[in-house]
Amino acid sequence: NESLKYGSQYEGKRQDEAMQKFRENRLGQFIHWGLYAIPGGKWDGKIYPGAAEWLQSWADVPPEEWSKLINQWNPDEFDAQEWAHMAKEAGFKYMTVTTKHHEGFCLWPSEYTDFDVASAPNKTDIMGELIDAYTKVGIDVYFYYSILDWHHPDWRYDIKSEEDEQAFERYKTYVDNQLTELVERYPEVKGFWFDGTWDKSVKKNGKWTLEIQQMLKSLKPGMIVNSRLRADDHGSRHFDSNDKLMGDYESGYERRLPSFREDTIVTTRDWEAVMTVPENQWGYHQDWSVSHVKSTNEVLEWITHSVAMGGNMLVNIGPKPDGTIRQQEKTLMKEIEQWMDINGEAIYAGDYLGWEKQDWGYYIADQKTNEVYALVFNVPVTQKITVATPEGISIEEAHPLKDESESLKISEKGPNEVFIHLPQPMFEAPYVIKLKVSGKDGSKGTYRKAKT
Ligand SMILES: COc1ccc([C@@H]2N[C@@H](C)[C@@H](O)[C@H]2O)cc1
Repeated sequence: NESLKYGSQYEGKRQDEAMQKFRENRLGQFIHWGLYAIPGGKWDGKIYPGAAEWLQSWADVPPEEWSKLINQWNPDEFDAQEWAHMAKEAGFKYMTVTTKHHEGFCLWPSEYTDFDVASAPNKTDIMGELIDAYTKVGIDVYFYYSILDWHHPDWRYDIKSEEDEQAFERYKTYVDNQLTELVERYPEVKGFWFDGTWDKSVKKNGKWTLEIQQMLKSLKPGMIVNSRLRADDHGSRHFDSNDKLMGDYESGYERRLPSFREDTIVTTRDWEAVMTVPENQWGYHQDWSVSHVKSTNEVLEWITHSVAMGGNMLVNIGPKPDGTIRQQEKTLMKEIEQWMDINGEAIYAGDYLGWEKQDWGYYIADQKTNEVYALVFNVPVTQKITVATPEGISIEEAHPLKDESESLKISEKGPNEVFIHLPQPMFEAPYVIKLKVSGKDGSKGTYRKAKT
């Protein structure tokens, strides 16, 4: 281990109350909102299938042209209480919202720029309305903030000249000022979700990323900061050059999940996955037919998988430019609510159990009560799930959460193995599907992976 000045600040999981609350929340709502919602993935009459909040990049729109969208920012249907109520009913315990995405538009009246809501036709302080409404219903609020900024003249992708150096110094001051402003204006904020930190300019400023972390914690003790903010002395990100996690939790799982086979290391630290409902749309896109849209059961499996590996999950919505939520997202939140009303006790404060992973689904252990839950997603044709317990541990009873007065039959399978019999037949026999495979190795190529 080499000694680092700007590397990891501590090892293991933070045990203070604020972090314990983050860990118990488990299920959160991600909100991506900004000027990009106005074009909604369409520019000059052309639909771009890529992520809608990146349209400025896909359609190669010059910043000064993109900035004119500010004149159309008029979310006159926006109702923070309605959003907060829907989120509360759905069972989200925390919420993370974009204060400023890569486009640079600020959803609060900032003293440090006029590229903000204060300079738009509708001057509503979106951050203020949201943090008040969500805090009032007991949902913790976190702020997403993009360090990368396509609008600000002093942003640099790399530092290659004295001019770059001076510009980036100004940019660092701009960011420090805005972050201070956000905490001072909205003191209930619980933490920051930084994005847009993969470029060389940030990697060469590991010291600054540590200073941001320290500044936020001095402004508000207990503040929580994600690993994606951080670069160390040598530009190593998320994990320092000694492979130690930086920040308070790992935030590398964007539209992907750790594997139970290869990645159980994640169970030794705090981490959070973030997920889109379409394959890759964070901001509002007017045409969701451009990709697969996850069903509610797929979203519930993402949530379960994350908690079963000791992590949190943020499920994203991309509100419309008028401030309303699209029907598919309202339906999804309603269906999550219906499932969480019955099964939320298995998710909240849930954690990794460590028993042998079974194909039928996931185990979750409650961090506080030590109750054990089996969450079945893949019903075996045998109609029985196998539970293999560690030496000396046996299963006494099995009660479905949707009716705990019911007892499921348990039968011996072998040493430290039982069958739990499932109530209704799903498949009577193995269900065989014939596949026709194309391409040299049969792969169709993968969607862009996110830079994290
Ligand atoms: C291609 O690499 C990226 C990098 C960042 C993103 C942003 N991170 C997500 C949380 C969204 O904000 C997305 O725009 C997406 C793709």
